[in-house]
Amino acid sequence: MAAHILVLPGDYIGPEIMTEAVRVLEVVNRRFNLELTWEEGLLGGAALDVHGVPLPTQTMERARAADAILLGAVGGPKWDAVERHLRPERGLLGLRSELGLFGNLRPAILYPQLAEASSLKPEVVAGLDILIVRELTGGIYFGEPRGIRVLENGEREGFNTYVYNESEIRRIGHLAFSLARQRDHRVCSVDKSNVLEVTVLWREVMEEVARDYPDVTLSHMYVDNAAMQLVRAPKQFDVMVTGNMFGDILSDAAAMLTGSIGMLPSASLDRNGRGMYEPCHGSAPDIAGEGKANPLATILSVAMMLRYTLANPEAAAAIEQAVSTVLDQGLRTPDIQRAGVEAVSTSAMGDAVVAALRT
Ligand SMILES: NC(=O)c1ccc[n+]([C@@H]2O[C@H](COP(=O)([O-])OP(=O)(O)OC[C@H]3O[C@@H](n4cnc5c(N)ncnc54)[C@H](O)[C@@H]3O)[C@@H](O)[C@H]2O)c1
Ligand SMILES: CC(C)[C@H](C(=O)O)[C@@H](O)C(=O)O
Ligand SMILES: [Mg+2]
Repeated sequence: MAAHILVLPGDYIGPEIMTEAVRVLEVVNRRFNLELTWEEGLLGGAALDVHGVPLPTQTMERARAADAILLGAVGGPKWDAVERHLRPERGLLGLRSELGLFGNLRPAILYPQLAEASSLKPEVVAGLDILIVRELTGGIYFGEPRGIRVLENGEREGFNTYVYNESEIRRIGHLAFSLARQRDHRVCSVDKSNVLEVTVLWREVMEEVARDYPDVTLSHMYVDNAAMQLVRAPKQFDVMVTGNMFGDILSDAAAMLTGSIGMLPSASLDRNGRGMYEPCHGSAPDIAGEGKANPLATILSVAMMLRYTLANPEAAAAIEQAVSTVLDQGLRTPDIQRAGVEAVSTSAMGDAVVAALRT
């Protein structure tokens, strides 16, 4: 299927990891005759520097016209002092919201070769395969009112609103349950319904949705316990479904189970399966420009794009297999480095994945 992709490298390590992901895209495009085309655009700090806004109109228009979007990462200290509404992260949030990308899939899969790189004991994580389904366009990230106001006594007060309506909960619930059907048929809904009304409703609606999926088992867990269980016995989970902020936090925790946040890809889908694909990690300013960034999360995001939006599971599997091959070969960027073995650079890792795809 011919398709057009908007590539948004973003900031700091964003362009470094995206260079490798695009090389992988070039190879699969040829090998599988995919007829994919792509163009680059500006988002985040990179856009702010050129256009004065983190999400320029041109980027938004191209994003709407594209079949899929591939994103690196945005933000970093260079723009820490800019006004809140101009922060690079606002560009990313605007894109997710404007495109209705409510369904964020964050699969935490342990490649067996990386069992030693995980911060948990190998036996705790061996065979790990969790899918975190995070609601991405609602909750406390987008709730109104929000801001920082000055009280009568002159003290400042910051406030956000944690709000979900039934239809928002229902649509993320249906996505999670339908994905569970393709896996182990288990959904764990994560909330804080012992304290927050919004998640009392969340739990009720999840129960309603569950009635449409009698073959899928629903359980509930409070978010504090879920964070603990993720590092105690993560293999108990199949699909975890949760709201925007809890999902943000839990997915970074889950990332470390897989060896490194540099391994975790993501898909952000709208109701028609169109999507944006990006690593779960950020722009890693602390290692930018040093060739230390792990490009595999972004490369695996290309695989997710091929599977979920471009309907080419064969090409997706080829990329995942190539990643497995390079790990078998012992290649490791510094974040997943093994004691006594020299780490490889971002581009050397990209080279190896490209070579594995060609054979
Ligand atoms: N989707 C996104 O664009 C996104 C996601 C998260 C954070 N951010 C932004 O990124 C900036 C930095 O945030 P942060 O430092 O809290 O989180 P981060 O994910 O950028 O970095 C956290 C730690 O993980 C390491 N790391 C991240 N990605 C890596 C990779 N591919 N390979 C090796 N190591 C990697 C970093 O070096 C750092 O030590 C902030 O501006 C933040 O808002 C953007
Ligand atoms: C950069 C930020 C807005 C973003 C989020 O909080 O969603 C990031 O942390 C992520 O996980 O994609
Ligand atoms: Mg995050």
